[in-house]
Amino acid sequence: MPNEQLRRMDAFTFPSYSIDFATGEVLFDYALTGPDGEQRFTEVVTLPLPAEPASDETAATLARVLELLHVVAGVSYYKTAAPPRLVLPAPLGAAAADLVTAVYTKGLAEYAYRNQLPHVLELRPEVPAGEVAPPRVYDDSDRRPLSAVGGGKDSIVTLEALRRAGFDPVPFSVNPNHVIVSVNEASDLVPLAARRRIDPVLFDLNAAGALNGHIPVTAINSLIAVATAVLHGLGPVVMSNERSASDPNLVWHGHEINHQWSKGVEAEGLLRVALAEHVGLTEPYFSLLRSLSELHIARLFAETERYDAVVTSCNAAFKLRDPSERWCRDCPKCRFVFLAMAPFMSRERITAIFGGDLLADESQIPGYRELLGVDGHKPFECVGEVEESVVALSLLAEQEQWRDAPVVRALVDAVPPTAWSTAATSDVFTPGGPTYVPAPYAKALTALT
Ligand SMILES: CC(=O)N[C@H]1[C@@H](OP(=O)(O)OP(=O)(O)OC[C@H]2O[C@@H](n3ccc(=O)[nH]c3=O)[C@H](O)[C@@H]2O)O[C@H](CO)[C@@H](O)[C@@H]1O[C@H](C)C(=O)N[C@@H](C)C(=O)N[C@@H](CCC(=O)O)C(=O)O
Ligand SMILES: Nc1ncnc2c1ncn2[C@@H]1O[C@H](COP(=O)(O)OP(=O)(O)OP(=O)(O)O)[C@@H](O)[C@H]1O
Repeated sequence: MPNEQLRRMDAFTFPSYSIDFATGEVLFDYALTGPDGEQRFTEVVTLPLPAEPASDETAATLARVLELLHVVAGVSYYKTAAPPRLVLPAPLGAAAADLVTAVYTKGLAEYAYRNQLPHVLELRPEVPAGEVAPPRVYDDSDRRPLSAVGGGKDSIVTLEALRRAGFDPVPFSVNPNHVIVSVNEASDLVPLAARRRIDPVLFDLNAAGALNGHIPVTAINSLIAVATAVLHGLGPVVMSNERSASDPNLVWHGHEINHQWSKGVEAEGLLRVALAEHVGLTEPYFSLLRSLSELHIARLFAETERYDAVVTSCNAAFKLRDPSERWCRDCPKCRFVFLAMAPFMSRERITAIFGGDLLADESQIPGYRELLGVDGHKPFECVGEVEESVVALSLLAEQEQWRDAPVVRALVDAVPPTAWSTAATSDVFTPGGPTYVPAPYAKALTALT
């Protein structure tokens, strides 16, 4: 469909979804409609099948999760045209409607900012009138947790913390690539995996110049994880989303723009109450690492060498097309994670993990100046706060092995005196802020810190 026709679309709808319990395949249908006709999409999510067929009760609970996933996963297709109307397929309770509203506004905020589409920030879904039957209450709180694994340092820290505290976690990933497969192998735990296939029509539309941009992918992965936990009779989904994920990159039209919105604590809270209201799950989902800074997590990661040969946090390794093998060593996330790990490792060890020494490479200085708040705003990437970067730099400047590295020297000269005084009184190694970690899991976190 030509781009001009896409731009005239006036509504995004959710015609149907279906599940095949013999294969675990779930089809989610979407439509953009407008004066020139309709553009349909189908996304396919394949859930791993349990050994025993699902009972009627499990199937009913799963259906409720899939109803939420159907609506949330629509963001990938909505964003090709950003029509003014978002027409939901069925009545929803207040908490579920709040989740959907936030996913399409706050979750698409970076996309709205970059494409200059302020109306997206004000989008309100049209929810059909009617009552939602109350769900069956399903107490999953004392079952084995499903621990989402993204291949990076954060989920590795969680997996090890859960294991050490005796929770027997099941690693779980959506579309595990070779990095995630290797991390799971290094853990010696038996993982579960779901597949997600984006409609290829989306890539054709992108190539033809459709609107494109960042989407709240963690909200989608999280609901796929919850669906898998329900189908397998497992307990809470445990995420590894850190404190700094809640901090916005900038403010635009009076709205916070946060690249990591669906990793933030607001999204976590909205998802939890929507799952309780719509699905009846008592303890569905939380982030174990919510009270920790990225720098603190990096320090915890450094305590074990078990994953050094496989850990990869660089997003370029997770692209659907042409992924990098491991760290690309030239993006904000590689720069930040290197800076965050370096104070807690020997130079040889971190150079082996990354396949190179970023702090010896002067071409990295402009990128590091952004991370340190010297130039521009915090990059649109999964990176920690400016304060965390300054604290990491101050630790490096004290170490014999790093003090004379060319990038460290240049950055120490570039950081303003006010930043150093903030770093000196920083609380980056003090857990803090709101969390939803349930009491029985708090000990895993305490043992960790
Ligand atoms: C790997 C990555 O960072 N991808 C972002 C990138 O996409 P790109 O075009 O370079 O490559 P692909 O990932 O292969 O995607 C191809 C197109 O497919 C569409 N798409 C992909 C996944 C999806 O779930 N929905 C989609 O619609 C999209 O049109 C792609 O162009 O740039 C895109 C545009 O800005 C981003 O949307 C891609 O981000 C992925 C969705 C992704 O998985 N990103 C995570 C690594 C990520 O950014 N995680 C955040 C968490 C953010 C959150 O709130 O959840 C983080 O770690 O901070
Ligand atoms: N493919 C995936 N399947 C399931 N969960 C995922 C996937 N990718 C990321 N996650 C989860 O989403 C959250 C955010 O991902 P993120 O990439 O920030 O974490 P990470 O890979 O654990 O660590 P790092 O920040 O070092 O990359 C984490 O809880 C992670 O486990």
